[in-house]
Amino acid sequence: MTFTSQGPLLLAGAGKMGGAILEGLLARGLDPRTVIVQDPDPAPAVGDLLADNGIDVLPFIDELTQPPGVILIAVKPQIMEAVLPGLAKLAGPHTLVVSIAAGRRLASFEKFMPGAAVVRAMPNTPAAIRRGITVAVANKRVTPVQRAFADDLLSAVGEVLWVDDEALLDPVTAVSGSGPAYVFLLAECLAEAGRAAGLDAKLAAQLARATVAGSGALLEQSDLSAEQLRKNVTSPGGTTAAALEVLGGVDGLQKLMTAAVAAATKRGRDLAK
Ligand SMILES: NC(=O)C1=CN([C@@H]2O[C@H](COP(=O)(O)OP(=O)(O)OC[C@H]3O[C@@H](n4cnc5c(N)ncnc54)[C@H](O)[C@@H]3O)[C@@H](O)[C@H]2O)C=CC1
Ligand SMILES: O=C(O)[C@@H]1CCC=N1
Repeated sequence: MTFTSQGPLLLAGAGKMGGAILEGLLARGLDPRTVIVQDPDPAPAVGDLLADNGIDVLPFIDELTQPPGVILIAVKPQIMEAVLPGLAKLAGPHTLVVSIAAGRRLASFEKFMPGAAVVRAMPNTPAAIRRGITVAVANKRVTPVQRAFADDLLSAVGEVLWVDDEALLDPVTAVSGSGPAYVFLLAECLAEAGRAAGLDAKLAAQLARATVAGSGALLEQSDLSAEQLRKNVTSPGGTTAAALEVLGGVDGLQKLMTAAVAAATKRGRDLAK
């Protein structure tokens, strides 16, 4: 990937996600001299990454000698209106805008940057170990070359899928964007349940962590469906069946998860307003 030939990469928002993507890009060989970062208060871990790579961070950038090849927008959706006018001034006619903000529509970027090529993407936090999954959608201004470029950029932190219908990004956000939190909550609850059942807290946490991680790895590496893997654990009349009955089986957890994903989808739609 050669950001230099198209102008530098301007990262707006060096927090958890912006930092993870930048780290993935640097690990893949991006020249740090082609990176510019705007953030008034970068996450401490990202600050270290930037310092180690000699990348300056500015709280606000009002001028650049060369328009960025890409502006990667990784600020919270709630402050987007405050940030976009400044970024719009820095963009050139060939600048590609890539936003990872939840709920922020392509149209809201087009409003501040009329005529700009914009990609809206939804990654997730396993990006921090380059095991994320991102779903992206492009506006009509994005050329095939720019789309391939965005794909290359986002794939620095994991798999990238593209959709044509932007409306899908809200349920995508609810499933894979927010999804790691549901899995971590499961690990937390499992650990606490183990403690309540008599294990010491450290052992319970270790067992829950290894079980969630090992099950995830098995799910990834196996050819079997999640349903079949679940059935393989569940001996008729055994311990797992007793637990699943309390969870309400597929019906109980399914109802709860469907409601949770619907709430996250709705929140994504509300953030667009
Ligand atoms: N955390 C997650 O799981 C995911 C987050 N996202 C999206 O990524 C975006 C960033 O989220 P996080 O990294 O979690 O948040 P974060 O709070 O870790 O990072 C946001 C960063 O923006 C910086 N910032 C504030 N004002 C700024 C300004 N005027 N100019 C430049 N930077 C500014 C903050 O100092 C902070 O470092 C959000 O839009 C979120 O919807 C997308 C997928 C997953
Ligand atoms: O909770 C949020 O709004 C962000 C978007 C997806 C994950 N975190």
